[in-house]
Amino acid sequence: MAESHGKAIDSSQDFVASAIENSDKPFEDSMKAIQADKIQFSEGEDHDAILQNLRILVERGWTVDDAGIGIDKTFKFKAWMKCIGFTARIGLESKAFNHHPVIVLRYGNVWVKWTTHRPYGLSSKDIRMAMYCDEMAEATNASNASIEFKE
Ligand SMILES: C[C@H](O)[C@H](O)[C@H]1CNC2=NC(N)=NC(=O)C2=N1
Repeated sequence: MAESHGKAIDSSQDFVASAIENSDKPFEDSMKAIQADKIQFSEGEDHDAILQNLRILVERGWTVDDAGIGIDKTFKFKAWMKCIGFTARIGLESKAFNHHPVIVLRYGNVWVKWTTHRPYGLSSKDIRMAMYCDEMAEATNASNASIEFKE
C-alpha cells in the first residue's frame, strides 16, 4: 500500500486521481509522491524530465500501470475506419522509431500501452510515443480520408 499526502492509495487509478486531486499543491509535491511510490524508470533516464511530461499525459487521460513501468490510454472513435487509421498511424511511427506498443483494436476504441522492454521500465521513448498518440488521435478525428497504406 503506498502513501501519498497521508492518504492510503492502492491502485494506479488512485495514484492518478491523487496526482490530479493534489494538483493545487506545488508541482514538485504531487510528482514526488508519484515518483517515490510508483514509477520504475528505465536505466539512464532523466527522472524529472519524464515526470514533467507524465503530468501532462496524466491530465490528458493516460494512466500509470500498477507496476509503475507503463502508461496506457483508451482512444474512442465513432467510425471503425478511424480506429484503423489511428492504429495504422501509430504502427507506422512505431516502425520508424523502433519502439512498439501493445494495441488492442476494438469496434469504437483503441487501447494503447507503452512500456520499455530494454532497459526495463518507463522511458522517454514511452513518453514521446504517448504524446504522438495524442497528436494522431486529433489528426485522425480531424481527417476525412481513411489512411493509405504505404509499405
Ligand atoms: C531490437 C529492437 O531494436 C528492440 O527489440 C526494440 C524494438 N521495440 C521495442 N519496443 C519497446 N516498447 N521496447 C523496447 O525495448 C523495444 N526494443
